[in-house]
Amino acid sequence: MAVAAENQPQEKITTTEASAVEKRRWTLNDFDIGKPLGRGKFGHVYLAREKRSNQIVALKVLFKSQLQQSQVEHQLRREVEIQSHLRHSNILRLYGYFYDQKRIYLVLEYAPKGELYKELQKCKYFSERRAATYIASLARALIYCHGKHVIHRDIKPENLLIGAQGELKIADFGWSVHTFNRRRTMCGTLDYLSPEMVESVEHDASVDIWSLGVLCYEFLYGVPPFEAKEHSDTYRRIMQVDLKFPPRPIISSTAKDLISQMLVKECSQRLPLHKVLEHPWIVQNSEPSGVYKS
Ligand SMILES: Nc1ncnc2c1ncn2[C@@H]1O[C@H](COP(=O)(O)OP(=O)(O)OP(=O)(O)O)[C@@H](O)[C@H]1O
Repeated sequence: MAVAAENQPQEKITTTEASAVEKRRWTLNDFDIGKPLGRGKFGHVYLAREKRSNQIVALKVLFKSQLQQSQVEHQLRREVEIQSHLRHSNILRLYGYFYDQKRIYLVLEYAPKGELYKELQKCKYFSERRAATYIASLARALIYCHGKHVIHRDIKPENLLIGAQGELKIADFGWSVHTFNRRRTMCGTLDYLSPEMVESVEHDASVDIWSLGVLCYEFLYGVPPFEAKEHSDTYRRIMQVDLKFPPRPIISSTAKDLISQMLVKECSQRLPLHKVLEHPWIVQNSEPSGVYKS
């Protein structure tokens, strides 16, 4: 796709599914544009309807000039390639993309219930039932990703949307990688970085287990576990795995046990995701339907 300039070579997407998406060759005329859903760093997101199918989608409009300025064309290309190949009920679908001279348009699944972090802000923290349901859904989605050699690397509340039934959707694959190798890059947001990513040493899919542990803590306590005023303190707390459980809200010891088993410095010792699903806290608290209904 021509993310940078029109004359740049196009990267080939190889699978049959992707070529089916490409064959559609949408243009803006194929969509009725509705209300704005929000804005991000590089553009706006609108509710839209694909005219032929009548399907409601979210259309993300990105300005090439801004992407170029911030040198994130590569990141976007990777995000599009990875996300368009994933099919899981807890992963936001990317149906395809098109572009004109100035903009790139991403055709995304619409998540009617909006952003998870807003829900978390509203509630301050989630009940154990709600948190366990979300963590189980995310564990399943990550097992699926890892099975396809995709590491997300940036799991956090801001990257999660809520679907029509209340199901979680991983929405942002900007930092994800498709890999058979261990990686060395520094990426992700500070609070959710694992010790090996803070140190920029090699890392693998178990970075997502660490982030799931951070997320579980934040769902239950309303703040991430290694939060500090200064970045340097957050780094230090991550490196030391300085994990403390405040007395309030009162959280079950099984929940704390699961968090402690995910937030382990040695990445090979973190609880594997299929074991997360078998953990007593998940088994006892998560909704079997995988959907939390308030
Ligand atoms: N598929 C979607 N369904 C419903 N709302 C969406 C969807 N995608 C984005 N939004 C809304 O639009 C807002 C902007 O989304 P966008 O992905 O551009 O930016 P962001 O991820 O919030 O920020 P950044 O640009 O830093 O990545 C989101 O915060 C969300 O409220």
